[in-house]
Amino acid sequence: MSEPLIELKGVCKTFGQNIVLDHADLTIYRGEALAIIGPSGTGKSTVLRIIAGLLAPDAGEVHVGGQLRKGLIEDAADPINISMVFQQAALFDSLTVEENVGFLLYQRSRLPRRQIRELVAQRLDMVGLSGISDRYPAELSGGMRKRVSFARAIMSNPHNPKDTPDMLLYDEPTAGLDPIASTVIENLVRHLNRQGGCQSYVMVTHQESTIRRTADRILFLHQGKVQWQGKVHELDSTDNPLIRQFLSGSVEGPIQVIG
Ligand SMILES: Nc1ncnc2c1ncn2[C@@H]1O[C@H](COP(=O)(O)OP(=O)(O)OP(=O)(O)O)[C@@H](O)[C@H]1O
Repeated sequence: MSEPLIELKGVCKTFGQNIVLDHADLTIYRGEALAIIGPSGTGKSTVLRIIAGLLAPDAGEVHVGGQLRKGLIEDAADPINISMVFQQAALFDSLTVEENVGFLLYQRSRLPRRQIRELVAQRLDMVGLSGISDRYPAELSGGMRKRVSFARAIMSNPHNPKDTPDMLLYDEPTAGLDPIASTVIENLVRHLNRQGGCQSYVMVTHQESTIRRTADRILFLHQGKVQWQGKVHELDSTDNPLIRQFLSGSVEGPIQVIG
């Protein structure tokens, strides 16, 4: 295995009475395509937010690029660049699609508007949404908004390689998309992983197609800890009862149905 990019050691997180992470340990290696799966409410998004430095654990250590992180991302920059694709599209309603996707380049780069427009058009093309640059988020479907937010997450300044994230965190990027739009995103995730750009990523998803198409390795999170890990093909051969129940969707088994 290559070097660890992210290590969580003994991480705990509680919201009120709700113990979400209970001394959780996990390691993500450079170049790896990892999926974190598990029942709803098990803490997958919480893990992503902790990795991104948006949320601090109550206890335990987070090592990023070999360094112990102190505080949040706003307190000190990490040695590696981590970018997150949120579950909610989180677009600015008053800005056009082009202004949303090119937002950081407009804010931080000195690239001419024409070049930013071209870069935005390329990214929109990659997510299968050509020709919508001048629309506003309210004029798009939920799935289209999600793909626009994806295009924004993969936008980088070609003159500044440091802009390219070392790790992308995907929080359910295909939830609510039709099967074809899901495949577009799944292929794109793989393409970005293989063709340079961002080679390491963590995918949180419930969609089986997305698990199987985008991940090499899987972590199964349940009751505050990683309960199972293995290669994607081992999902079908393991007799771990959590994995068997999760994939079959059975209400009988060790995973309690909530609600
Ligand atoms: N800011 C918060 N305040 C209070 N509770 C929270 C907060 N964030 C998350 N939680 C709770 O923590 C638990 C884990 O949430 P999280 O979103 O990480 O789960 P998840 O595994 O990603 O769920 P899903 O698969 O349904 O998206 C849930 O019970 C949720 O209600």
